[in-house]
Amino acid sequence: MLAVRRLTRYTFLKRTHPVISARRAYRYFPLSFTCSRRPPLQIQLRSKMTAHINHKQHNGDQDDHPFRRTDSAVSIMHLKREPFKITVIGSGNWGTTIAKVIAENTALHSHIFNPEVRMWVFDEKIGDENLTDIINTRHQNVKYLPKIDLPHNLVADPDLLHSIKGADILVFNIPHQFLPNIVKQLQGHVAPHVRAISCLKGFELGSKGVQLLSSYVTDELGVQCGALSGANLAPEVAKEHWSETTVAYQLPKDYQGEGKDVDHKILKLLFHRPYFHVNVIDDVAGISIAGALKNVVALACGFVEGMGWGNNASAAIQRLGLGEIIKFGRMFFPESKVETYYQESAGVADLITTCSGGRNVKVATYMAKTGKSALEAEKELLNGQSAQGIITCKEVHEWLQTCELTQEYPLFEAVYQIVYNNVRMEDLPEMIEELDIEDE
Ligand SMILES: NC(=O)c1ccc[n+]([C@@H]2O[C@H](COP(=O)([O-])OP(=O)(O)OC[C@H]3O[C@@H](n4cnc5c(N)ncnc54)[C@H](O)[C@@H]3O)[C@@H](O)[C@H]2O)c1
Ligand SMILES: O=P(O)(O)OC[C@H](O)CO
Repeated sequence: MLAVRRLTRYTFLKRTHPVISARRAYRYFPLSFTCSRRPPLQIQLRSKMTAHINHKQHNGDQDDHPFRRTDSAVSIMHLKREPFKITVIGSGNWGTTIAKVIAENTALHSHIFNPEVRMWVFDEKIGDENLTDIINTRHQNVKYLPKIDLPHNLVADPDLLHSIKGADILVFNIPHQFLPNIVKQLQGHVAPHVRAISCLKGFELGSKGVQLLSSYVTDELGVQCGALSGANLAPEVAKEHWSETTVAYQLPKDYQGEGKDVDHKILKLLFHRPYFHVNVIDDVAGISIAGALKNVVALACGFVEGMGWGNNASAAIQRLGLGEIIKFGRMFFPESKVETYYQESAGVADLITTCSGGRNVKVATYMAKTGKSALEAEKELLNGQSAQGIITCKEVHEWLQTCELTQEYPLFEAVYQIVYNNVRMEDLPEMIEELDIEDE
């Protein structure tokens, strides 16, 4: 039955979008859109399109996206509780961008979400003004996301505990080295019904070994935590250039039911925008591992770029890197799914975008060109932002060393040795060479 419905949707969309694939046709509409008690799908779609065109003509709307998945989903969503209140913890380059995305959606879906979104700011002075005050009066984060207008329903708050008061969904979005300190301050202040999403990329290495950041949040705060990760360079998303992302979330044991609790539909409504297409899946481990480790691969691509070795060499690094990412996932997080790495935005697409234009690649290129250390390069280039690969390659090395497995991951190990032990970048090809010859 399901297959028939999908086919119908596909057939219809084929007429309006001749080049659409079956998978994309299915993803254009949430499954719940095709309830059997509703009018036939084609009539629903036609009337929706007519309404949309009328709305555009009436409002002079410049936006020319004919299909809005979130609008379709929201029209059938009845909440059986108070609207969800959201707090974003973090206000850096990605933190502010995601807060903007969320605030746009909470304003649009005010029967599902409380329109006001709080954004915790690690406050600092910009001249003689507080960054928080600048965000709340000029509605721009002039330091971490300059020249981007922020919605007025996004409220910056320098007080961490005040910012989370009454929140139902916490969206963590800070450089991951700061997470333990934040979580420590939150302990005892987060109710068990609260749900969380981690947008961080990295691992936590502690007494439990290598841990996903979502699992760390769950363990330390006692709340269910999913993840958001994808091919998402923040400046492009902030300018509303089209991209995709992946959200992963598993329903907790105390899930309260549809319309009462956070689930895939709610998360889609929260994050999906016409310029930011969201696919929601279960594989939290897969998207988190891919997101963390691609930053290490990006450093290697930066070395290649800085050394002037060209695109072939960069592609070789990405090929090897993808292999090590998948191997790491299968070895230490067997619950992760291999297909996530190549089917989801959080997988190979994020690897490609980060290795093309991310901050990690910029820092490593600068290291190669100037001979400066990773931390010097980060400080000089990023104006307070973080290249997460620098810390992640150390976490990965320490974990692999504990497991006596460093030789199984030659690329990750080479990056660590170059960044922390002054090993020459020129030696990279030799360090990652796959030798088939056995010694006599
Ligand atoms: N920027 C991107 O394009 C992007 C895209 C996807 C994912 N991510 C991931 O999102 C996470 C957050 O990245 P970002 O770009 O928002 O951060 P960022 O690199 O812009 O870091 C700056 C932020 O860190 C804060 N900060 C500095 N010192 C702090 C401290 N001691 N405690 C708490 N906060 C402190 C600053 O106030 C600022 O808000 C990272 O894990 C990153 O990998 C980033
Ligand atoms: O700029 P980077 O290297 O931190 O990468 C940013 C994002 O993770 C890309 O999805």
